[in-house]
Amino acid sequence: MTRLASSRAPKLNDPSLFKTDVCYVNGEWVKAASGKTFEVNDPATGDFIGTCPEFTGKDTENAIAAAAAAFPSFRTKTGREKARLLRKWYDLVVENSDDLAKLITWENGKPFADAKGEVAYAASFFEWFSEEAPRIYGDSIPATVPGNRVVTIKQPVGVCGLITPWNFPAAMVTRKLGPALAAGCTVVVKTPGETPFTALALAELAHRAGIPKGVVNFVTTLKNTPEVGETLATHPTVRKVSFTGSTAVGRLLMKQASPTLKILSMELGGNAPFIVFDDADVDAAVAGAIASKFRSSGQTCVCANRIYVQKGIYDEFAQKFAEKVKGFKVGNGFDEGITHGPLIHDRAVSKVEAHIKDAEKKGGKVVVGGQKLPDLGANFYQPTVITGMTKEMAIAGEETFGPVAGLFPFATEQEVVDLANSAEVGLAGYFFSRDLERITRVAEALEVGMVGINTGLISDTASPFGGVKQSGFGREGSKYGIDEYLNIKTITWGGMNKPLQS
Ligand SMILES: NC(=O)c1ccc[n+]([C@@H]2O[C@H](COP(=O)([O-])OP(=O)(O)OC[C@H]3O[C@@H](n4cnc5c(N)ncnc54)[C@H](O)[C@@H]3O)[C@@H](O)[C@H]2O)c1
Ligand SMILES: O=CCCC(=O)O
Repeated sequence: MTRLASSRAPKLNDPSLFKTDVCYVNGEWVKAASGKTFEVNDPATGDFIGTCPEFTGKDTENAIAAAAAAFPSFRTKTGREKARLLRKWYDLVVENSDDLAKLITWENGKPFADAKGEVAYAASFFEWFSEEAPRIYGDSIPATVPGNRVVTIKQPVGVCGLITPWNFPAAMVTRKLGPALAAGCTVVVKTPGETPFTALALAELAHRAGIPKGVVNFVTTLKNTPEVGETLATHPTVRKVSFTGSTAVGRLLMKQASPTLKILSMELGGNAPFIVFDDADVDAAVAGAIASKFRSSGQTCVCANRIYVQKGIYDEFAQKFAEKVKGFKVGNGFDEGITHGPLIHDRAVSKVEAHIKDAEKKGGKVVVGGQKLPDLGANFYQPTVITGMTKEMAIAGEETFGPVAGLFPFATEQEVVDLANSAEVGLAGYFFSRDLERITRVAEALEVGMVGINTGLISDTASPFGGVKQSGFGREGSKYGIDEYLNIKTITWGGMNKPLQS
């Protein structure tokens, strides 16, 4: 039976960007060999959006074969040629930004203005790496062996498997695709089952941009996710896997990839400390904490998860922070004035509830929120503020990935740095202070890949993005991002010390 999308389905300026029942392999729109599909639903309403092919490992092997067949030719493209292709793709993403943002809000739930922001962010990775593509330089190295001459060149690693999460349906894909293509790699992208349609629209734009067939392939799956993931992580043709998602899945992929010794990039979970010292500008710290904690309803890997406030300003900060949260407008991301949308699914809501219950049981006080919003829909939850947090509570040790702000009091710099560093993960960390010496000490002491000082927003195409500890390894964006897709080859010439011929 054909199911129709709900009456709240957004009207696209270009409806052909909405691809249902098909994936993009070898330059063509194809179905799963089995003909099976899975349903995607709007997290705000629960309404049906559309269906996507339920790819298997075997279907994925076809995509890998297409990428492998395209590689010998694509790797020989000049930097300038690859730059033009990425630039064209960038232009098309910008031209179609309204439609892409509608797809993001529809399948992810974030407010339309945030979705527009995500599209601009996503496009910027194509622009940035179109500029990096012609600038892949090697070195000329003074050899220690007499008569030898040594140079290095950088070459694309080969076929890459790219696995991305639902929280940024466009930007997490382009942050990998931009550098991969700039380097000359060919790819198979496995999009998340929750948000495949934005990525498929990007595939359509790749086609229109003239990206050669087989260079980018997009596969979708929900039920077969472990099988498709394993195929990408174990297939001998795939030379690299770049993964963004949870630490648990990152660990599994790493294990699966070890027999074939694949190159890996792992952008994994966070549990960001956000520290406000007594000497901070409290209003600025409140604004920074709001921006960091509640971006995408708390569903970003760099969201503040543990907000540590020094005792001298704790009450003032808590009161001002709570006031701001009370001003949020939660609702359907397509509605006017909405500041925060739904969570992605019921499992996310359950985790939020469990973290709040745990904090309350251990003495925390919910001062704002703390309830589901069933009138809005099953996945809506009130933005929540809890005071009196302690290190025994679940939020201290695990990212909530939802709109819950726990405020932990602390006394000293040493104490808070120890608390911040007690996490197994280390992606982002933030602090607010006006003491220059403290700023240097604390920035250097935090065990994270990214530090925000007097700001709650650190994401920027130009800045290296990535973590340490169990937040993974590798850097995306920036001048370093392309290195993840390049091998250095050393070329040594011998016998170059003969005298000039007379
Ligand atoms: N460090 C970063 O840059 C970054 C960015 C966004 C999200 N994240 C992290 O991602 C997590 C939230 O995203 P999520 O819930 O989608 O994570 P997830 O690990 O469940 O899913 C991420 C991707 O992996 C796929 N996947 C799931 N199980 C798999 C398996 N067995 N084999 C192969 N692939 C599999 C999913 O379909 C999705 O495409 C959070 O921990 C968040 O911090 C990290
Ligand atoms: O969720 C993680 C990525 C978001 C970002 O790039 O800021």
